[in-house]
Amino acid sequence: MIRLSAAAPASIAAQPPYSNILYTLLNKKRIPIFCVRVHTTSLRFSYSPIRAMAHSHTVSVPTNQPQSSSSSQANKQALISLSDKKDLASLGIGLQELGYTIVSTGGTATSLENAGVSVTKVEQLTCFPEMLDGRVKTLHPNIHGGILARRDQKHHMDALSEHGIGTFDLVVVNLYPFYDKVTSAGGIDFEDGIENIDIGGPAMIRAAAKNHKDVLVVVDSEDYPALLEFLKGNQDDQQFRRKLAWKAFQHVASYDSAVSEWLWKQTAGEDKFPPSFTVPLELKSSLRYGENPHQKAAFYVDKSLAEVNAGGIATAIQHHGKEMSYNNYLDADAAWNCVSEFKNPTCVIVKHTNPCGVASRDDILEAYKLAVKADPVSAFGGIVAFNVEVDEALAKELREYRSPTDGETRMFYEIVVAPSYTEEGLEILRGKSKNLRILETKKNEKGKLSLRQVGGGWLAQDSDDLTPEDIQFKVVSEKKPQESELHDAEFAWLCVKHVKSNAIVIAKNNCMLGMGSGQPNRRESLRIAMKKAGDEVKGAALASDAFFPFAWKDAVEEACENGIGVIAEPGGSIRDGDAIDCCNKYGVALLLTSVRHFKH
Ligand SMILES: NC(=O)c1ncn([C@@H]2O[C@H](COP(=O)(O)O)[C@@H](O)[C@H]2O)c1NC=O
Repeated sequence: MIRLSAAAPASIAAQPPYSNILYTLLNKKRIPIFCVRVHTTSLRFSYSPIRAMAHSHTVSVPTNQPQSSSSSQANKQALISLSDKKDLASLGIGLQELGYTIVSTGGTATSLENAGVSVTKVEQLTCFPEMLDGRVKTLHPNIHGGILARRDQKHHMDALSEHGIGTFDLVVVNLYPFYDKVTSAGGIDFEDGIENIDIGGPAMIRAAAKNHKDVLVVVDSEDYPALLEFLKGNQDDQQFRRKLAWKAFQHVASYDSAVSEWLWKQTAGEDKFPPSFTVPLELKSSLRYGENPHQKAAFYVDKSLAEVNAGGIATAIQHHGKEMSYNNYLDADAAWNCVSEFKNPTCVIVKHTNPCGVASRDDILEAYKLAVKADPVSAFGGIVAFNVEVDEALAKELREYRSPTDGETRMFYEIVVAPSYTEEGLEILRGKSKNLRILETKKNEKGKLSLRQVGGGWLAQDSDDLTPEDIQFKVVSEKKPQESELHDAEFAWLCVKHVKSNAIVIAKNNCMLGMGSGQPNRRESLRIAMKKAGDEVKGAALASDAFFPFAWKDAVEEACENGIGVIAEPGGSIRDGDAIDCCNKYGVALLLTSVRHFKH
């Protein structure tokens, strides 16, 4: 037995310098001491890591030990275990200056020591080495008792004293980088994925968050400065503690949702619809308001594994302009979704989520002008999307182009979105208006799950990824379409997919001439589309997102009478025969796609 002195409070004796002195002292004597523990008024140490308790010895320690700091934080104990060691040194130094004793796991302890911070290793408290390749490090009553004990419950504190367990006042943990590992380029094999699931970390975070009244919990290095400020102050603030606890539980919930999403993919193959799942969302920005000024709003980015590198508006870079609004996000999303589907250089102009102008040309300047021309009134104040880089010439056109309606007014847009910009192009657009939002983003990935909210639930479906290349345009009329007519029908088909139902698009020569959207009957949509197309309807292609329930004296006959050249529709109506007969009567080609593109 090594006699040090009389009794000391357990919480002090467990901490450096005593635990460290013993640890070093005994190791220097080459005694295979593994653990030093406090037992009420004494220190215990043991020979064997496996049967630590069975071989423990008792050492008394002095009563009148010097306090580790004159500050108000003296005798406070922090537990730090971090995979991401960002800003660890400054945190450790800050806590040490405040008089905190720091207890740490292997790698974290080494980093702290390298930064000149003295550390008690977790093994010194648990009497066990980190084991099972790190699967068990902190999962021990000496750690969790110290986190979970209620300071206001005498029997809790007595239990700690009884078992020589010191309390923790602060727990700082971040988790194994599971998310980064499983989404890393080249992926990760199943075994590695499993090993990257953190167990001890979430246990400590949850324990500290539960006991946040007495234990501060920090999971984000961004919070270190606020934490140190809080600790320097003399006032306790339960709100601060609760906020950290909320963040901690949210952190663990997001982490677990990634693990669960990954595991589902490993086990369920192509089945996209698990019996239950959690979508982790991260606040991207608070919005000034929602759809209307009286509605508060915010925008969240989907942090699901499936969304990593999946492109889209949520991850767009905003180079310039006023902050995005709720409606801006919806419109930009619609424009980007539409333009991304075209293979040739294309411009899409969207208003209130519907494309009002679409044109494809080898020369993107020409495509842009044609897209405006399709409906200049609607295009004004719209969202312009390109599927090619915006260079100087295109930017100048966007800046200067005057509305075809009066030839004078310069076109005004809310947003330009494109996959890239040249430096010159960006500069010119920045000069167009301080408000113009300039977005850059990546093409949407196909095969994603689409989620949509209804009262009390969410609808989930595959995204509508079918394009004309995936579809057979079956000729059912006597008139066979010419190649150009077939091409026009395919172009109209791709446009109509992005128009709200009931949707009709009239197009020719890679240009949308008119569209009717969102009408409760197809005939009304047809009339609106034909009115916009004007005389150009003659010989053009018409696409309908769903079948025509009636043909005679209805939409099909009206289109034929107005000189449409070819009609593409899904078919499937009990009156398909009427549509065929009607087209035959007027000498119009009718193509059935067997695919519907409702968009509600
Ligand atoms: N198993 C355990 O008892 C355990 N305790 C803490 N960890 C994790 O170990 C990491 C830190 O390890 P190190 O300090 O050795 O670099 C932290 O991300 C922490 O969440 C653990 N590891 C995994 O579960």
